[in-house]
Amino acid sequence: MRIIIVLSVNISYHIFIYKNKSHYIGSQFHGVLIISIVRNMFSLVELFIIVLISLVIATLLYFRSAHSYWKKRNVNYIEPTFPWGNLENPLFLKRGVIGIVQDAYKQFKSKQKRFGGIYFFHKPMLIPVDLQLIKNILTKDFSHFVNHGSLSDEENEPMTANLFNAEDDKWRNLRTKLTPTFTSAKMKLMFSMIEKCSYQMIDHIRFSCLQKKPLHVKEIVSCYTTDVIGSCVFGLDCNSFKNPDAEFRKYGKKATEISVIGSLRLFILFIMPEINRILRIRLLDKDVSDFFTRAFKDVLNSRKIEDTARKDFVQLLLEMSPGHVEASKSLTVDEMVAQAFVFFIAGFDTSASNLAFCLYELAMHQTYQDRLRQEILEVLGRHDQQLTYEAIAEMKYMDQVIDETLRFFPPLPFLSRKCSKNYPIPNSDLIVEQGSTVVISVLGLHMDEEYYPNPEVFDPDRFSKENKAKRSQYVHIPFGEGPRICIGELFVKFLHYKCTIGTCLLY
Ligand code: HEM
Repeated sequence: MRIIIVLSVNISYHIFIYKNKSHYIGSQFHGVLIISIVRNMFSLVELFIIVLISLVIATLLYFRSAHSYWKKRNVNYIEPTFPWGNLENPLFLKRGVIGIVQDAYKQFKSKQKRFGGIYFFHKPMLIPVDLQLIKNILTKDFSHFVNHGSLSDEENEPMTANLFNAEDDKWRNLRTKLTPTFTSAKMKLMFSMIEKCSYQMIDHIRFSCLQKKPLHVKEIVSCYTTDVIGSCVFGLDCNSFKNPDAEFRKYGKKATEISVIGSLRLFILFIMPEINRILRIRLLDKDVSDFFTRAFKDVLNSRKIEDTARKDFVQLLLEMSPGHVEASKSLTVDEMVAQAFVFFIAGFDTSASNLAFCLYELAMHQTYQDRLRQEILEVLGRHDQQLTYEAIAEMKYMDQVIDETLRFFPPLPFLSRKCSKNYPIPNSDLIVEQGSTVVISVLGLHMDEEYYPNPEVFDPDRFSKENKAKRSQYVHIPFGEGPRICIGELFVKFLHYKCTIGTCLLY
């Protein structure tokens, strides 16, 4: 941005010089510029046109230079256009960012490149294709790629000071503090809460069936997921089926919907992150962050007064408040609210849409559905017909169905990493520069014929023990990989999904 302004002022300066037929030297520039304006008595319209033309020329020159980044470094790239780069004009959008990143992955792979370059507007993005390189970025050389490259401003919006956005040491500290919250022992304690939500869902499905009402599966699993996360994270009994207009459901929807204004905010932040210091653009609507802050603080306060047997995330976070644990391991109330909010946001839409896809695929493939039901019945036969934590642990085919759904419909179809210190790519001349962004196409890997023959076919057998052993774990990364892997993976995959699919198929 600074360059654009300087360039446009410079161009204006040269236009003035040209009009005056004068020759001024740089040190006199500002004074001369003002004197020239006054002397020549430009009309405001003339001045406006000059500045506008200068700005357009400066912007064009800037983009031209920015769009030569990959060419200069001799990296294979996809030809960008002004001003979108390799994105598409949002008015005629045919493919979203996800498709663009996946197509780039495919294109570089078909040319047998280890990596390639694209542009989001003026910003260069590196797309790694080579599996070893992807592994290095996510795990081995993680110290170069610790951060997601957040657009948030914590001072302006404390709610965004969460684990996903946190960077460097702040992230390390937070991750160390929060990891014990997601152990299998802690997950086991949440089982009954999820089970209760799933029975509420079944009651709703039964009731609708009796009334011969059509069922909107996505809406049902969204209500159910709101209840699960509301219960496990915020300690609330939402029952969105009985109260579809409840505030929690309303604000949950609002927080995950991308409005036109929201897209515009993201666009401005992405193009000019520096501008946020002046404009203080919010990532979240104020009413949404106010609601979640109030909801969490209310529960926190009531928990401080009455003892509870619930071992939900609120309770686990509360046990990390100053006084309960040593200072280095404790969280402030604002930090707790921010984490609870990210658990909600990260878990809500991702799992709701993915669960809906899973049920859809089971409905479309009767044989897989029958096989899964058979497994559930056999396992329950060994567990007194009870869908217990231990019972779901034995459901291996269920794992295969879930893994294939996550391959087919990864809720986060690409991962991004911001390079925090120069990284020379082994066996190449390219140095990934500090501050630049790497985008890993999860969908590209999941749909890569080399790893998954006939990738467009839904087939849980790809995840049988034998088939899994033939592939690298880095070709199935719906939850990311390495130290920054999704902290909620166990919660979602083991508890939430298995419980839901189990109940849906049983009753
Ligand atoms: C199907 C459901 C979910 C999927 C597919 C998913 C996927 C992901 C992915 C791909 C990442 C980024 C990983 C990376 O950069 O390498 C991530 C991060 C994260 N996820 Fe999930 N997630 C899901 C559900 C959840 C749930 C239920 C929670 C919380 C209870 C959660 C909490 C987080 C957090 C806090 C992060 C940031 C971790 C960090 O930066 O250290 N996610 N998730």
